[in-house]
Amino acid sequence: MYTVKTLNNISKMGLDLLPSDKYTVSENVENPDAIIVRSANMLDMELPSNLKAIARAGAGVNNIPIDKCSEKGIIVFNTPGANANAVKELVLTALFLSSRHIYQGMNWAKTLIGKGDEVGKLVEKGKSQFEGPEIKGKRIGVIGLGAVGVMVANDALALGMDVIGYDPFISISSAWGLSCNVIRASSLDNLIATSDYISIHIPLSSKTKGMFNKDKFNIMKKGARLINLARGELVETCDVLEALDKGILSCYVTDFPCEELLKHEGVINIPHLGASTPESEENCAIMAALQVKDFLENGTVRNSINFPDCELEHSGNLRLTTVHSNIPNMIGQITTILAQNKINIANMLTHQKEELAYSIIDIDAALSADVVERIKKIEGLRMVRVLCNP
Ligand SMILES: NC(=O)c1ccc[n+]([C@@H]2O[C@H](COP(=O)([O-])OP(=O)(O)OC[C@H]3O[C@@H](n4cnc5c(N)ncnc54)[C@H](O)[C@@H]3O)[C@@H](O)[C@H]2O)c1
Ligand SMILES: O=C(O)[C@H](O)COP(=O)(O)O
Repeated sequence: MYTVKTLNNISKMGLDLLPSDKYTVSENVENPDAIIVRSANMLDMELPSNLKAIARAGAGVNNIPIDKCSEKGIIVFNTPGANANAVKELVLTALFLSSRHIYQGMNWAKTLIGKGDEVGKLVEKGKSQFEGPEIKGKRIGVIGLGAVGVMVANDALALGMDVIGYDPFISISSAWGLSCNVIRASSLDNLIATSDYISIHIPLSSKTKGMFNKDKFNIMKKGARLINLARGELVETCDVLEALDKGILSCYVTDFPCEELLKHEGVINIPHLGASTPESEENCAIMAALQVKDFLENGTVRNSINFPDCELEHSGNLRLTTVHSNIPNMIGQITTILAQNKINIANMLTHQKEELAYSIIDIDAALSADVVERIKKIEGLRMVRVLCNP
């Protein structure tokens, strides 16, 4: 029996994929084998002693202590692309909101309640204050061309915009999906200096925190509009407010409000709704649950942040999975212990990612607790599991 703790509301469509004869799934599980989480902050959480896997039902993993997990041999998954369409649709909404003063105009229209027959006349008289430009023919700079950025760039082209993109780490699959009409920015500053609209789609990390600061605002086109549905901390709050006050920026749309941003007229604050559609909540939960299930039951790794992808067809009757430091002689020591105990290896696979390696070893014999204990004691070994092959 496996236990899975949920730290946020996770769509039932996903959790139902963990059958009740094999899984206890609840927000109240004490020492779970796995955690499924959305945006709950786990950074200061004490990691349960039984924990083997954390699945982020979503994209951003800045709420998860990745390094601490890697040290303990705990896998961290996310669900790449599962909520990208929802975010893209909100970015397109943000583009129009930032341009056409729709939301300010709607608020103003409400002030006409009580004016009776005069409303129509007052609307025609007052509407000119909410005039705003069309996006067609304007340039949008898309920073980060991953699952969301590629969709935003392609759809902005379809809306008649001139699109420039920046992503020094673009993946092959994103490059395949990106329209060849997207201009490749020679640098981030070149994108920022030439765009009328800028949309940010990069992860928050120690390298990207505060990336949008005074220096960047100072090179922007006067009156540019900035859309940030990625993470609040990518943009320095005091600098964005100053850029709005100086008229460098004419609008800032964010999915991550804070007290200071809420008070400023030039900011459109959305309450973190990027992924809040039934479709993406289901997609993310399904992907997270299936990844956790396949890892707990078969040792398969797909879409992990800290582990290498690893998948092996079953052979033999038992499966040993090991997480260990990516240093010489780890596999040698493990297989030596197996050989000393006359255990034959039916098949095996080992893959590495940065400082960590993961191995799946299928064996033909029984494994005594003593052998497992000896393997666990190898220096650099972070996690050992024994699974029954189907
Ligand atoms: N508001 C929401 O509800 C919501 C929903 C989904 C994602 N997000 C945020 O958006 C981010 C992007 O989501 P995604 O699904 O497209 O992720 P992704 O991993 O598919 O894409 C991220 C892209 O950013 C690029 N990148 C990384 N560092 C960069 C840098 N310094 N400069 C330029 N490009 C850089 C990567 O190469 C990658 O292509 C997530 O990390 C998350 O923080 C927010
Ligand atoms: O990174 C993400 O996937 C988004 O920020 C969505 O967060 P949520 O799952 O809490 O809505």
